[in-house]
Amino acid sequence: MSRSLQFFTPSRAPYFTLHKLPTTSYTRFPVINFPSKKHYITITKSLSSDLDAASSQVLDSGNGQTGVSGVLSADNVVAVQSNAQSESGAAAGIEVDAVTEAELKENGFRSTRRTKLICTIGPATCGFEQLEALAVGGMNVARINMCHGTREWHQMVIERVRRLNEEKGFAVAIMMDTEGSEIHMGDLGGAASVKAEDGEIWTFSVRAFGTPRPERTINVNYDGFAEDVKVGDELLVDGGMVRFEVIEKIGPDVKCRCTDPGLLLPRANLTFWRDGSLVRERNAMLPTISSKDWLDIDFGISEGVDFIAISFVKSAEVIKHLKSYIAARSRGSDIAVIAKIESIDSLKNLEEIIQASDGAMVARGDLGAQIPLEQVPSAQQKIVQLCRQLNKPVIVASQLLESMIEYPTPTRAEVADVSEAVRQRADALMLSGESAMGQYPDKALAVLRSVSVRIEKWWREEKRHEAMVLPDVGTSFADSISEEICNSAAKMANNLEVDALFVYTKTGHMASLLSRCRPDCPIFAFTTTTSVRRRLNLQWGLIPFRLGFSDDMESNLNKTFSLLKARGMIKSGDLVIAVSDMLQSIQVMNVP
Ligand SMILES: Nc1ncnc2c1ncn2[C@@H]1O[C@H](COP(=O)(O)OP(=O)(O)O)[C@@H](O)[C@H]1O
Ligand SMILES: C=C(OP(=O)(O)O)C(=O)O
Ligand SMILES: [K+]
Ligand SMILES: [Mg+2]
Repeated sequence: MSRSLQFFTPSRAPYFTLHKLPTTSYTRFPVINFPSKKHYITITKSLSSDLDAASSQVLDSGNGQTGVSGVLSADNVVAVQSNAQSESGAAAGIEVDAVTEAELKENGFRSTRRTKLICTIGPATCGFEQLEALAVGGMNVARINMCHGTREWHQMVIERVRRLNEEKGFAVAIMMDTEGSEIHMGDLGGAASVKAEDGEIWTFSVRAFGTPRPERTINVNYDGFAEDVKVGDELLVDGGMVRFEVIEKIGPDVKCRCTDPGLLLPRANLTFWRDGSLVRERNAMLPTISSKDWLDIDFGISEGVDFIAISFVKSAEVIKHLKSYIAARSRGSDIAVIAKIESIDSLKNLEEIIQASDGAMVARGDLGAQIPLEQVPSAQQKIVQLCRQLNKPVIVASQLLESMIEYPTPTRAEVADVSEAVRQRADALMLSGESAMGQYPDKALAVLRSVSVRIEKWWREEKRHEAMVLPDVGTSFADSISEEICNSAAKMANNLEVDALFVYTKTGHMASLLSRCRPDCPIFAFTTTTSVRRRLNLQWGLIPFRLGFSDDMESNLNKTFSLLKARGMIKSGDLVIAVSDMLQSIQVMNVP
């Protein structure tokens, strides 16, 4: 029998720790001659029996210290890291991906990235290797946009991300983003784009055109379009990337003259403006969730996606309705609902929408088409702050690195924009076209990563011990206790300069309360299910691990210490503060 086990050798640490049980001593063996970080090695039959002996020894120890396996060959030392994907110890060990592990080992706790990264998956990134490259590059959440692609295509992407998680130990979550029923153009009969030139006359119509599409015609998805617009209105494509002026209405056809030339992209969003403000006629009555969206939502539920982002949310009611629909349809699994703030109505009803949701997205693309561009930055700041106050994760999205769709380096202005979102301490940043169809998806992700780490560090130094003025969010006495514990633990962690906060949480709630405090040290969040682990991957500062644990905190801590020590992720003497939602206490201790 031969088996392949993936293992990882820390490039700076010359040793791999083999945890020898039942004694509590640790033996360090040198790791020899591995040219690169990542290897697959085949365990031969004789080695394999050694492995079995080593791992069964660990598994049988009975004191919860499980999941580490090592192999000693006759003349050399071969170290094998046991993790989610190895056969031995998977059930009883601890699950974390190799990238997080490497970051912790190589850079230490303090310099791990706290801001989470979301990549929209599209033609440029849907291959398995491309998805893996994004995961290795730090993608925490993969977003699929139901505006584009077929259901089969989305299913394929979901299946690949799942496989990546299973085979490589990642916890990449999946976010499905609905199309929504705002006004948009048709799909241009298969063309990737068409150019509209200055002064050209184009026809926008609710008529469906056959193929080939007649020149300079655009199908519009909204039946009331021709009735709602007036001659003299300004028609904006994608919030102003191309502009037209309405010059004539003939039945279902609206003739427009191009005033700002540019590229029309398939299914681009359309808004019309009169006297400097957005026109909201009957289109304001369009349902937030269209009949196609409901089918997509059913698809998302059956696929077990982790997040559903709802486009063009207008009120809290639609979120409540969707949440009860999901609760009824997906027994047990809970899919988090993210409200996209991208319309005037969503700004008006902001607080109640965020309160009803499990998180929010500052969807600056469409938001910038509905309010004047210069109002977007202050709206962003307000949404980010409100989300943190209400303890909801918040995503800053769209055009963060737009120029990187075509160029390998971002503009200075883009870097400043990313920095500002990080400085505002948003939970997550999102790539759209940069990762979906751009030429440099990995480079764009690398820019988000390096800017995040740099600005986080700078901000920690600048704003040490920032006053935490967070309003109470608990609705029950038990919740209030959890909240006080987390606030105090985070404050203690800053004052005592601890290395890490540990939180043992079944639902993830305690972890989110700690994340909300934005402490200086990283938060190791231990949770029992892979779905909660994936969901926590959206939240600021959380390093989610899957770990089986009990109500006995003493044994949980011992188990965690030995597992993490064995993998070189913590060491004796590290200072840790631990909280849990089973035991309402704060423990401060040095790793034994
Ligand atoms: N599933 C997909 N299939 C094809 N193209 C896609 C897909 N997802 C995204 N794209 C491309 O990436 C661009 C940026 O993605 P995104 O910002 O999510 O959409 P939109 O531009 O419609 O708001 C889209 O305009 C589209 O060209
Ligand atoms: C994220 C956004 O939504 P979408 O890409 O679906 O238009 C946006 O409008 O900024
Ligand atoms: K969408
Ligand atoms: Mg949008």
